[in-house]
Amino acid sequence: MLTFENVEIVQGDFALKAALSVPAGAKVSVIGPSGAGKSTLLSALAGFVPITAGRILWQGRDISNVVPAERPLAMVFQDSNLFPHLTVAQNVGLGLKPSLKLSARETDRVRDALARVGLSGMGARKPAALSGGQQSRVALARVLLRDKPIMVLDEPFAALGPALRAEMLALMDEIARERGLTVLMVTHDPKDARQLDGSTTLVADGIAHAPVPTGPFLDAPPDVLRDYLGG
Ligand SMILES: Nc1ncnc2c1ncn2[C@@H]1O[C@H](COP(=O)(O)OP(=O)(O)OP(=O)(O)O)[C@@H](O)[C@H]1O
Repeated sequence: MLTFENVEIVQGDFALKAALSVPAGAKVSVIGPSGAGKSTLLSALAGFVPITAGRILWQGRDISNVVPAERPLAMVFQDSNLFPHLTVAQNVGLGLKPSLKLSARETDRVRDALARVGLSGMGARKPAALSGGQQSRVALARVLLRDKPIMVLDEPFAALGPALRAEMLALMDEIARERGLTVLMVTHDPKDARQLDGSTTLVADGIAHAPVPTGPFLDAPPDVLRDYLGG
């Protein structure tokens, strides 16, 4: 269980409260109007933004003061965050060791992770020699290698067209299910949330609400989401 226990986050004039729990293995879409604090919530979980009150717990352990690298989560960013001067295998290997001095066993793990995301034989390429969809696959391979129980995605695969994005979400979902990962995904697109088919946390008016089942929530969305959902 991931718990935000009476958490408050303050950034300048902006304040967000979160009192909610996410069961281990759950898939949660995070939606809300622009500027409502979706990224702020996930940044606090990741340890990039301090919390000013409350505690964040994972499986009963207080992780509020744990340094980001040691928190139980791996992040997928909007633009895949690949280093252009490194090969695909090196970009993935960074998830294991920042020094990139990998043992034979670690090199095998990189190869296996690339195979799992459909990139066998592409380890020696530079990111520029991959399509957008393939670059997203590299980002997923990196998450696989970090071997953390929570996967956090902030508008993932945003640069991809709808069909490719749906394909990447399906791959992400498959991997999450195989590993029993807990998923938190910020999205602007209700289709993404419906595809993830779990629960949804509404972030609006300074509050991150407890997750509720996504289908019924999107069938009758609150007024605050009308513009955001486009109608
Ligand atoms: N470093 C900062 N200092 C002060 N205020 C900040 C900082 N970063 C973000 N904010 C403010 O915090 C609020 C929430 O921002 P956040 O990026 O979390 O929103 P969001 O819901 O993810 O928005 P979007 O959907 O547009 O990405 C905004 O009002 C923003 O202006």
